[in-house]
Amino acid sequence: MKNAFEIVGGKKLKGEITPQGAKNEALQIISAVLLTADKITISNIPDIKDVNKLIELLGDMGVKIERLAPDTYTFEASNINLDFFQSAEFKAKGGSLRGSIMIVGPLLARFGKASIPKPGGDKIGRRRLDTHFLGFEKLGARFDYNPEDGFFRVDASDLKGTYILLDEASVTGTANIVMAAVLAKGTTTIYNAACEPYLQQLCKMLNRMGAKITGIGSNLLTIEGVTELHGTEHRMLPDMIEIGSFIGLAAMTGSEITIKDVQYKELGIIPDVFRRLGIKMELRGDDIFIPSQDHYEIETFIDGSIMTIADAPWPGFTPDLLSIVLVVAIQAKGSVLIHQKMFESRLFFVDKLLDMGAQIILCDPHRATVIGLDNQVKLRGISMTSPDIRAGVSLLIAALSAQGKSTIYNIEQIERGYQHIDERLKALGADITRI
Ligand SMILES: CC(=O)N[C@H]1[C@@H](OP(=O)(O)OP(=O)(O)OC[C@H]2O[C@@H](n3ccc(=O)[nH]c3=O)[C@H](O)[C@@H]2O)O[C@H](CO)[C@@H](O)[C@@H]1O
Ligand SMILES: C=C(OP(=O)(O)O)C(=O)O
Repeated sequence: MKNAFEIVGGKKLKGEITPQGAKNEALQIISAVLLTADKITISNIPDIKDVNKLIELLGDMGVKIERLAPDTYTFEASNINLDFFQSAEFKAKGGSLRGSIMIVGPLLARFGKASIPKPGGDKIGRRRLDTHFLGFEKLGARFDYNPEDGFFRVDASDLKGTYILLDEASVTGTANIVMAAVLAKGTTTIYNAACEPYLQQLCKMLNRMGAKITGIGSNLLTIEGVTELHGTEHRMLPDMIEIGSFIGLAAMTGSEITIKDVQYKELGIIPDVFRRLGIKMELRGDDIFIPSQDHYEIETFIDGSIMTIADAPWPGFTPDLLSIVLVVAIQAKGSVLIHQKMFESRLFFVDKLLDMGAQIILCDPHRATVIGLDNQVKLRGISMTSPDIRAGVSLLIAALSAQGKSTIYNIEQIERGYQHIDERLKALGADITRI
């Protein structure tokens, strides 16, 4: 199996690129089809490993699935095979992606029970699921974790609306609890809710299905339970993490790139963070145009001190773009402190960037200082392995900017979240081969 990219770097790229539908939204939205026996049509679904695995999992449990177009599917969860959840197949497939955790809320709400093997996902530090299960318990579910078989189980004869103060603003946790609460008796209030565009999209879709959710986009959601939901249609937003990755790619390779149809108003603080690195961009209609820039200078804070870029729950800066910001800073003028507050092991990939010639000090597992090279010295190509999805794309961007040949192994990580990335980058002029 071809599981590596060979990249000859140092070329300027040029052209237009259209972002795929949002991965993290897709994982929520596709899980939500389990809430109704009616047909749901979803479009702009990205053709990526994680999403395809979730779709396959739904098919295995009896959801009728039809692919109407490459990015459009219908789902009909009218006949779910509850025995499937006891199978060895479910244990293997259910645990292979993190997004599968979000089938628990809908299954609990509709069938009164659900189980899920400890989920997979990136090796980026501890990733607890307490928020999900504390929320289900508040709604009246019993929770059990069996370390021997590695299964989390919840069951409830009745879910009852209540006040829930989440212990942290967990993205998938909020989605899961919202999906359980829409069919609970009475009113649920979720405070300290996450409010990423993924969740806003989920709540809007649920309302179109007949749910009664208010407070969408805030950290206080009120959900009046209903007895039944019905079918609807939904279109995924463009993937904001892909958009940020392409902004970084353009800057780091000095390329002129237009990112098409970005739904700019949904990008929150993302464009501003890249602007603070000195990257120029123009909004043309709903496209982002990034001119070719050989130099970009990181701003300082108003008092002249070195800028920090840190992650935070929405509307703060998403942790999923910090690795990309870090890489782009390597060829900027100036210095920046990257502070990854949420995940403990997401910055270790800087070792590879050091091998390529970057000036970075890893201060501790959460913080790295990047001293920009201002394109005075180019990175050099090396062989490396991608540890997680975002580090993988960051290394790919570094390799495209570097002199010489790089090989990136374990590209499966990248392909969890970036659709046909080699083909799309080739269309911009990148020299990238799958080996
Ligand atoms: C499938 C999916 O949608 N995955 C995304 C989702 O993962 P996921 O929903 O799994 O991540 P969570 O939001 O639960 O938490 C992510 C990490 O941040 C920490 N945390 C979270 C909230 C908070 O207020 N303080 C805090 O420290 C958690 O302890 C955890 O270590 O959200 C993450 C945070 O945006 C993203 O990186 C993932 O890409
Ligand atoms: C960490 C990520 O994904 P997951 O939560 O699926 O591991 C990500 O999308 O950056």
